[in-house]
Amino acid sequence: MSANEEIVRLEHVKVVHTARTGTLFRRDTVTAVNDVSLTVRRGETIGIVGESGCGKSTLARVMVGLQAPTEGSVYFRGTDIRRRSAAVAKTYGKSVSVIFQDPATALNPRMTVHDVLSDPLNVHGIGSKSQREARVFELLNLVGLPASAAEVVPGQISGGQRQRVAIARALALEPDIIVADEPTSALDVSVRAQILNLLSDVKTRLNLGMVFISHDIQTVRYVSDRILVMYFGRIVEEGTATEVFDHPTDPYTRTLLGAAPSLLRH
Ligand SMILES: Nc1ncnc2c1ncn2[C@@H]1O[C@H](COP(=O)(O)OP(=O)(O)OP(=O)(O)O)[C@@H](O)[C@H]1O
Repeated sequence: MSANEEIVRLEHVKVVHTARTGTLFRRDTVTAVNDVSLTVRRGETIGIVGESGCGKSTLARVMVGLQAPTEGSVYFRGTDIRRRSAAVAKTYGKSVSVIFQDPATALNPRMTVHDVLSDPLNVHGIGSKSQREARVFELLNLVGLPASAAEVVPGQISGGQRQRVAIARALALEPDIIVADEPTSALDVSVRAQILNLLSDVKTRLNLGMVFISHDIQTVRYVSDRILVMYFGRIVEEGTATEVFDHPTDPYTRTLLGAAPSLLRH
């Protein structure tokens, strides 16, 4: 499997939502994503940055197959996912994993960490029972949690530890890429850098592709090889961290840079 193998490609994706403010009689629409094209490859971290409401989460949902585009196409390993077979759909689900902002709501509060991690293995029928057991502890080790963490429920551990569990779950099926939507925003300032370092570390060790989404351009710079700046649903700037930071071409990028909060601030 080559380092820069294409996993997911979006071409001219547009997503129009029916606005939450609309009534039965007035159906307002919001264009959350507008003509976005991008390619996610193994071994590369793409950072997507933009202010709240610019369409980042909608774009993330398209990439992981939770949201169908209104227009445009999504390709998984070169196959248009609208034409995928059941087998391709299953592989897509395994290959593209997601981490959400708030581990408190992303994890079932009644399941032990052990069950959270073994659930995807059971659902996908991976390995024998003893292999699945071993995999649970391998995953805990991968994200820096002790084996004893398997016995607790999410409410018994800290926010940072819960996000480690969410990362372990995202890694359970050996994905090719991880889409991380604001993975540090709900965490205490003191643990944000640890979680960023963990994500960078697993990405390098496992040669994953990563899509890192944040409203904080400094956080995005910290982890990304390539940065895409999103504004009102469109990608207005794209380049390496150096290009975007040293030679921003779009006025909005300059505004973001001017207002850039630090990594460790709210
Ligand atoms: N399911 C939905 N129904 C209606 N409108 C939606 C829906 N999801 C998102 N929107 C709207 O689409 C726009 C983009 O939202 P989205 O959540 O994708 O942006 P975002 O950049 O991730 O913002 P945030 O960080 O606040 O979640 C917003 O105007 C939002 O209100």
